[in-house]
Amino acid sequence: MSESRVRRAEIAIEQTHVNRVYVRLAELRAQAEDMRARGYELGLGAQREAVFEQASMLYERDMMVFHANQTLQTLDAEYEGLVFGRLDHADSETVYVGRLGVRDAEFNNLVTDWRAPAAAAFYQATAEEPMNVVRRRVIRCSGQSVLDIDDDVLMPESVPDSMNVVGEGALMAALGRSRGDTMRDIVATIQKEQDEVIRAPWRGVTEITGGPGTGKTAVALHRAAYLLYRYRRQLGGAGVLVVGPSGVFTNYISRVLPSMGETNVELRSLGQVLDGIDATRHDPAPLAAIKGSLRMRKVLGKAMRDTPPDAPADMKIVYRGEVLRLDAKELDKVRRKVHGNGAPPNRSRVRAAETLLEALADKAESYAKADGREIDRAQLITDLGERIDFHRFLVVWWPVLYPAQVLRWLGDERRLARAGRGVLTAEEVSLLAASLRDRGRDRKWTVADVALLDELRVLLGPPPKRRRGRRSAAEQPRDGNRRPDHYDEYSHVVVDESQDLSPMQWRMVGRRGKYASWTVVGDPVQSSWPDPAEAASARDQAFGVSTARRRYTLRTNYRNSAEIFDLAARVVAGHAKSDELPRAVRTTGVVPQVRHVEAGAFETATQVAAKELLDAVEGTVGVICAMDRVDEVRRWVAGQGDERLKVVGSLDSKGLEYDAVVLVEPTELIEESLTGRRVLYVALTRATQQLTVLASDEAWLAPA
Ligand SMILES: Nc1ncnc2c1ncn2[C@@H]1O[C@H](COP(=O)(O)OP(=O)(O)OP(=O)(O)O)[C@@H](O)[C@H]1O
Repeated sequence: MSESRVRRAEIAIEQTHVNRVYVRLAELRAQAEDMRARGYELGLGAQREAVFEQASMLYERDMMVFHANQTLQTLDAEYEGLVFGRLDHADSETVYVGRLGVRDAEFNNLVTDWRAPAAAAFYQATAEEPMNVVRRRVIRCSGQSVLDIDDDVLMPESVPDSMNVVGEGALMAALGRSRGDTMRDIVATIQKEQDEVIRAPWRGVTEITGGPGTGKTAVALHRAAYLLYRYRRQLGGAGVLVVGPSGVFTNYISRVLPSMGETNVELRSLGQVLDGIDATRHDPAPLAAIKGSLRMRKVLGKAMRDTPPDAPADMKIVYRGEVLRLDAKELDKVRRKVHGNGAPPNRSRVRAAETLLEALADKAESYAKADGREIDRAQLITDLGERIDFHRFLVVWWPVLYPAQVLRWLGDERRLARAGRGVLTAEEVSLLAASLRDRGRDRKWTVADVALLDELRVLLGPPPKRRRGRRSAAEQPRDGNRRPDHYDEYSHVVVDESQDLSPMQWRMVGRRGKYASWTVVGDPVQSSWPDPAEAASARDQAFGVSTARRRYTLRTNYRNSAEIFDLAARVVAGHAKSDELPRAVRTTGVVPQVRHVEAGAFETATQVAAKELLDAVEGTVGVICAMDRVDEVRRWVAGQGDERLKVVGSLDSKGLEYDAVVLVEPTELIEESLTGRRVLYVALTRATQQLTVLASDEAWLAPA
């Protein structure tokens, strides 16, 4: 039989099995619907029962509806090819591997979930250690149709005559495929070194390092899906948090976990970690370095203890015909005394009132003593404590403080200089104050500000809760997935592009995972943070109770063609050890183009290069430029009218990938960041197939 006929025959065999799986899936769906309907009926029936039975019937109803909904959610996930693998063992047993486990009515496995131990051989078996697998088959489907198959033979001596072997290189085929707007899962082609990381024990801290394109992000997300599957009881309830560098990035990876049936994972960018804020703007590098440094803890702590800008300068209150007066100095002393106990100001409001009353009583006593009188101190404190004018003074003198308000105060250079005395230089004070000044409603917070706001949230303490208008717990709508604001009990936290987190950002993320185990992904060579030692110690603090550490390094670059990666590696040659650079496995024969462009000619050159690449590739084309240029470059290419074309600033390009990339003026990328060459390296490693660099000079190529 010819190769293509064998292939067609084998595809037909797999199609028959896939059809069986989908028929069974429809049955399971109908059963889950039925269970949910019966659960609701039970709920209605409960109304007619005595209170005691009611409670237990309602509990049963909740459990039935909950389980039915979970099953339906899993069954309804948008699986891109539910069945993707098959193992033929030497003892003739066949195991199908898929995104979901499915059994027939007799409890025989039709598909084994890829995360189950029985599926591990699909990823771990090699020719040296075949784990009893004769043939490993990757099945590529679109919806319910089998498109193609690809086999690996691991025990050639055991292949029976009846067994056909088809094709070669499922991995290479997957890597060569064009890219869309969002990342795809890699369940069908996870490699052995990656599988080891995905299945690593869940406790403690698992660090994944590796160069660009080594699958760190893909592995971390598959690990989250694996952990939720294997340890659902321990991890599922408290939840998993995934933190990525930018909103563009979280959007890019947003489909991966749902495509594996996991919807209960919270994805947040660094600008979104604090509830209620969605920051996307980046500060210029020197400013980001100040805002991210641990020194800001001291500055913020001092700033919140300073007198609020609108607080009255002195206090006068009339008691029994006598004016009691506290001047600015005396009020200041009272304020310092209240802060002296170290409690957050929003939790010290009662203490502030008490201390102020004591100061007024002291004052009254001193007047009385001068006149040779005696006063009833306890009575004075009770009387004044009930007076409306005392409370009016108190709310402006010791107001409830909000993080945004306190951070905005620091736009006042003199106030910031006070808070930063001995910590910030004069130059840093004026840079920081200018950035925080006039940060009103229209001017948005930057990504680095978010960690400062979160720090202040904790330093200030929670504002008192409003009582009016609150609904009782019973009236609250039930929403199982909604977590309370500032939730800090995630059981597992994944941090991607961790090399760029500032110490203040580590503190912010660490707060969310006080009891968590961690998966931390990063590549030191791509780091844009200027003080790695400070960040490393903040990072260790963030891990809190998690002590066990394991570290994995991925060494194969699956993204870039070898031709593209060779060019990228040249720009960090002097900055990275050779074993820190991965090995690109795919060659395309297409070398990157480096074009010389005169200063005034970038607009046309960008348009031409973008058009060429859109014609050359099927998938996405990214135009990467300096952050400051993004709006301008967007205008340049607006006329192309092709949705596959995206313009992105250098810092936002982290973690993303495109079929082809136009890189505009590399020198500008180097100049805008404190660790310039590393940012350029990130940008140069975003393309899978083609790369065009437009440059007015050649200095960027020569390592400094
Ligand atoms: N085993 C695999 N099978 C198929 N594709 C893979 C595999 N491993 C990685 N890839 C693909 O390689 C590309 C790079 O992966 P990923 O983005 O996870 O790398 P990364 O190490 O996080 O890169 P960077 O640090 O540069 O952002 C992605 O398109 C991913 O799907």
